[in-house]
Amino acid sequence: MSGRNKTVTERQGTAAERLFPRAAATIEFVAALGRGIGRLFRTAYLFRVELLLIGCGVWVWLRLWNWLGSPVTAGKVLGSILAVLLVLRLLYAAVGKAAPTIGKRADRLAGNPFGRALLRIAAAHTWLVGLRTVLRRHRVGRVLLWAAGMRARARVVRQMRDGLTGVRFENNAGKLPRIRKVRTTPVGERMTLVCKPGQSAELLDTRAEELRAAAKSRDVRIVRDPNRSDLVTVDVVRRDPLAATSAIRWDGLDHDALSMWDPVHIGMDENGDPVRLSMVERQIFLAGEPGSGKSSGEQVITCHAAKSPDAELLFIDPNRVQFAPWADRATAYAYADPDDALEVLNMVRAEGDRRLALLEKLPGVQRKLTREIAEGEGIPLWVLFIDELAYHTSVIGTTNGPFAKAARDIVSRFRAAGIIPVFATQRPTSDVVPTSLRDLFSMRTAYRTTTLASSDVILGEGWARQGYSATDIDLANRGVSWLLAEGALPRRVKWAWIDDETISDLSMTTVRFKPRRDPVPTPATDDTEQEG
Ligand SMILES: Nc1ncnc2c1ncn2[C@@H]1O[C@H](COP(=O)(O)OP(=O)(O)OP(=O)(O)O)[C@@H](O)[C@H]1O
Repeated sequence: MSGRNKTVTERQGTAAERLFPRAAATIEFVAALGRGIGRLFRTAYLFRVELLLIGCGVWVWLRLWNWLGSPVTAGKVLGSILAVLLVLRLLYAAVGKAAPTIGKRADRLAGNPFGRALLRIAAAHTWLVGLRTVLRRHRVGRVLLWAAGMRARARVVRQMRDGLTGVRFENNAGKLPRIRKVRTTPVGERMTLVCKPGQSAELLDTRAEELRAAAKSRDVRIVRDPNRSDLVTVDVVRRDPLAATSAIRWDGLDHDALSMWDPVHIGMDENGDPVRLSMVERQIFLAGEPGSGKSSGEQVITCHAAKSPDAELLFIDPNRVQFAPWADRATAYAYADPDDALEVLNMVRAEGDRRLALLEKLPGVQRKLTREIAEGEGIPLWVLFIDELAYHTSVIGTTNGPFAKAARDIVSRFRAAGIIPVFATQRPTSDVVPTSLRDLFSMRTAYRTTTLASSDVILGEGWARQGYSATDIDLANRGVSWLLAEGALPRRVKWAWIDDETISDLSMTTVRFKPRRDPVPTPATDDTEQEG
């Protein structure tokens, strides 16, 4: 009964409403009108880009009407122009998807006129993709790209709002995170969200899959700002710009000689920019499934080192085939024999100790080998390549064996002594590669892996969940990897490709760059291995 009475009391309204019913009704009407107009404006604001485009269309139609004298003819002309633009847009998208397949069948397609036309269209598409990279480098170009991305940005804002509403992400006050900034990126769009009290990047991360579906995208990557925990970067990934790229040319080929003290050109990132890594005082770990491109990546670093008169190369190559051409350029070379491999590591340790002792004796405080000291004292940088690290740490050795211990010692102690470790393996789990060794690498690169866990094992815990997973690397697109080096976020990189002929050629022509010093005994010098 009391509930019923209460309802009746509510319907009677406030005292003011009872006293001035007409005024109250007018106020209510104005408030409802205001709310309606507000909602209309908010919706119109969300669709502002589309409304602007419709406005432009109407303006063009009016101009055409004026010019042609008939509204119907003007409509037909405008409709035809829009239809052509739409067909071109669809063609662009379709060719983008088919480009890798067309590229692979180029030889067969070149044989007939239809195939040749297809190849020409694919070439035009590649040119247009390249044009975006060129435009990005100039201010006017950036403005054009910004204008071209307006509709996509407006759409992603709506999608994200719908997605957040759909998963009931409002806090207790009914507020969604504020979308502070949206910009177009080579892979899609990047938004910055400001969390309201009760919300966090971690909470948002649990909804990543729903948001990915709401944005109709390949993926979303959610990362908390390291300085302000309420700021969240959401990368909406719609395309893979590296998918359609053909082999990347290594620009070290343009130089007669290089220096290991200078950054190594390793390939191209998603923005189409060259990626250069400084290897001095660093260590790099390459891992991924068989055939994903690790050895080819190592070859890029090898070629740079080989063309550097200030670098010596040392190899441990259980496969016997990957680095065999470099045997003459190398200071030391070991194949699968565990004693030979250990001897190379011990040689590196002895050299590292010698250098540290030398640094200690130099005047002043010398914390590391610098370019000046190296040039003054005639000390070359040593680049130590170990391919298939797991062979020595799990197949014929153990993760606690002398090889693993020596490798760990080199990575941890000789950074300042000008020793650069470049290690590669297929699957760096703790039973194969000791975690104490893996965690020491300042640069890691994850080629394609089959599981999220393997991807995390290479890059570090949690990256795969945030969308940086090596499982989403296309199987057919070899040489692509996630690189965690400078910067807070991993970068998707396609490594440069150096063909076997060039490698064979460089392995002979660069022998002249081998630093002249007292010959160091090479462990693997028996006749059988020299022949291999
Ligand atoms: N950067 C690249 N660009 C184009 N193709 C590449 C690239 N890297 C690798 N490939 C292709 O992938 C093939 C396998 O590469 P690679 O031998 O380097 O793989 P891997 O990961 O070292 O394999 P494994 O673990 O079996 O040694 C190469 O022969 C080449 O055809």
